[in-house]
Amino acid sequence: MTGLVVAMDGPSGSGKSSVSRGVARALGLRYLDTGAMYRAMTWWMLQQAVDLADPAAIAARAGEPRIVSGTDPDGPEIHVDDVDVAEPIRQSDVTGAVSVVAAVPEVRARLVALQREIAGAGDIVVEGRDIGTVVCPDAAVKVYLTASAEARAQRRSAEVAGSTVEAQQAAMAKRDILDSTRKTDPLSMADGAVELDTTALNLEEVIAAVLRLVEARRGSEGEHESPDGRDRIHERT
Ligand SMILES: Nc1ncnc2c1ncn2[C@@H]1O[C@H](COP(=O)(O)OP(=O)(O)O)[C@@H](O)[C@H]1O
Ligand SMILES: Nc1ccn([C@H]2C[C@H](O)[C@@H](COP(=O)(O)OP(=O)(O)O)O2)c(=O)n1
Repeated sequence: MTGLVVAMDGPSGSGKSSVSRGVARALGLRYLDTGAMYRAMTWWMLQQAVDLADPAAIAARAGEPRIVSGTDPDGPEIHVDDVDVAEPIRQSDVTGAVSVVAAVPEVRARLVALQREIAGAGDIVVEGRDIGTVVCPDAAVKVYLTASAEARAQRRSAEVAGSTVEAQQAAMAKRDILDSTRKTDPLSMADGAVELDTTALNLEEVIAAVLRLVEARRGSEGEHESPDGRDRIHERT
């Protein structure tokens, strides 16, 4: 399947980044982290002391930063105006502000255009919140990862030194609401997406399930009729 696009959506801590990178590695595909692009835009807005309480102020500056994303699943890179921001975009100031910046239509229009440019050639796993619905609606494989709020908070708190599961769960719940209720491109499941609940699965099991889904899709494009991805993925997990 040349030009394969795998769209991976879901809320924070559902496993999008780890699963997407694993799938891209296994299949020799590129990888794009669109959340990192929204974080990079937010980092730049904070650096420029843009008033984030004013959507018009954010919109007015959204065209300025030059955001360049790498697509290597083994070492995803992200630069803003030639500054490597891979680390600072994960800091709590950016995490706390990113949903507000990502809700501004001018920000989304700019970043979606960039994402489509990168994904255009295909052979890529693209992860985010609106990939199957907006960025790559024609993706051959669309996955919507979920996990219980507790599991997601536990995974995140294991990553962040000194954080408690309760604090993570509260912060994630706040971000989930902002990401799901924004007017433009809210977090929602795309038509044709396969929902995969990862609460009780480990990373390897989730990656294997997505690889089976790709396989099923390839099979259904061949000579013989085969069941759709949803049936096959549930059969075997
Ligand atoms: N199925 C899983 N089981 C256990 N831990 C997982 C699973 N999927 C992801 N993780 C871990 O949870 C954390 C968050 O995963 P990540 O891929 O960053 O999620 P997202 O991109 O959806 O926010 C990472 O430390 C990752 O290793
Ligand atoms: N395609 C996307 C990707 C991310 N976002 C927003 C929503 C998220 O709160 C932030 C950060 O995304 P990221 O995937 O890095 O978030 P996590 O920390 O993995 O939850 O960006 C978006 O609006 N659209």
